[in-house]
Amino acid sequence: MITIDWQQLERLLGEQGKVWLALSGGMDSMVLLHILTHQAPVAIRQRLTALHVHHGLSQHADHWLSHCQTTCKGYDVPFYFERIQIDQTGSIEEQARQKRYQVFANHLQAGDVLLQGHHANDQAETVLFRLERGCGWRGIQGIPACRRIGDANVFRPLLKTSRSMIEAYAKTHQLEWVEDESNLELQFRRNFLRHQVLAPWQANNADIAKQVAQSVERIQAESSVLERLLVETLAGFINRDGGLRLSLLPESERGFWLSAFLNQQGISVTQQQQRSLVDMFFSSQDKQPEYIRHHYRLVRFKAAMYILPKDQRAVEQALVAGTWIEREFDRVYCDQDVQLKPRPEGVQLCLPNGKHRPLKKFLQDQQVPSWWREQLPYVFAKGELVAIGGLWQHPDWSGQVIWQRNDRLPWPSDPSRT
Ligand SMILES: Nc1ncnc2c1ncn2[C@@H]1O[C@H](COP(=O)(O)OP(=O)(O)OP(=O)(O)O)[C@@H](O)[C@H]1O
Repeated sequence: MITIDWQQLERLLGEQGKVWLALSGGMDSMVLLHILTHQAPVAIRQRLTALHVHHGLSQHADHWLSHCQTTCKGYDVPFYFERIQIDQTGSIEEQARQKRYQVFANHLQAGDVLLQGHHANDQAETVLFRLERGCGWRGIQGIPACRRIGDANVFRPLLKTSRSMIEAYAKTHQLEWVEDESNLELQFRRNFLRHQVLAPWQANNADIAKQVAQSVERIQAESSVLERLLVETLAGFINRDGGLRLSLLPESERGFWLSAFLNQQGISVTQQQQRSLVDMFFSSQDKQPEYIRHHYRLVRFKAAMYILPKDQRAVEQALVAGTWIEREFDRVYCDQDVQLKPRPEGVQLCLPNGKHRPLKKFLQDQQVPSWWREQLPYVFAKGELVAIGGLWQHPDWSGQVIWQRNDRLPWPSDPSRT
């Protein structure tokens, strides 16, 4: 007997929400279809629609589609399908997965719930698969029973049910399903783990998949508490510009907090990357560590780590100039009428092409993030704005105070040199 938490499904469903079943034609989703059509409360049954994604990868793909279509017709369940094209580049499995989720996302409306047939063995395989890749506490949380896709939810009601129970159900009810022949190919790591690791383990302990799934459920619950505590603690390490204050991090926890900080911005790093980041950003040798990957750059400025978009050199140059100016101002300009002041309001800047541009617009053109606009070095001489770090300088001031010093001292941000 397989039990489904109908109340949880009802809680996830919006008032007008639809229940979509991701129907591959395989045993798991076919069993779910049978349960939904034979056991679900009427309100859920009435909102049910099946959705099949035709990957076109197997020579049997058309047969899978027609099998899903015919079964749904027999159960009087509305049925949709969509074809996707997979090219031969990269991991075919991963591509199929991503495109499949894109199809799901395109169909889901606010308040809808998508049901998938993942079960306890999938959970155990996922955990083994991730352990093999050296995952941390987040990775070991495995497959979540519920998660959001936009304004809709994905729900996996069979996640605590073992594959053998699902198979027993399918046989008892004489269900017909299709077999994906690629599931037997052992060069796919997941298949290897399924057949060569989990199967022998299960022969020795029939409940192993369920036990792993229960353990993962416990880890997920504990992790949600830890996640909350982590957010609170991390907030104390972040300055008002959104930078991670490196000097506050306990030495033995540096890697952990760097990862947590990056993770909060949607960036995940491997353990090896985490180690190199610690080496790089805590090294006193490297005055301006920089780590570039994908679309972002990590930089250190005044003992804090910042995440910047890849193409924001100009902004950083201005910040570096700012540190230099601050230092030099204390030393050189103290008796002159040149000062650093907060950002002025309503100023028009004269650009090299002779045109004028409001300061606010200029900063937007330069892609200075709003949280850094207050931080730039606004240099005033005799009460007038004459320079903004290395981003802009007043034409009349060229070659005077600021640029004169520039010849004697390094001015890393001098735009005329880059
Ligand atoms: N072609 C498909 N069309 C519709 N639903 C599918 C399709 N393939 C898989 N699914 C859904 O996903 C569930 C899990 O399938 P499977 O284990 O093959 O995917 P996976 O790639 O391991 O999982 P995930 O999609 O989360 O990565 C199925 O029970 C079914 O609900």
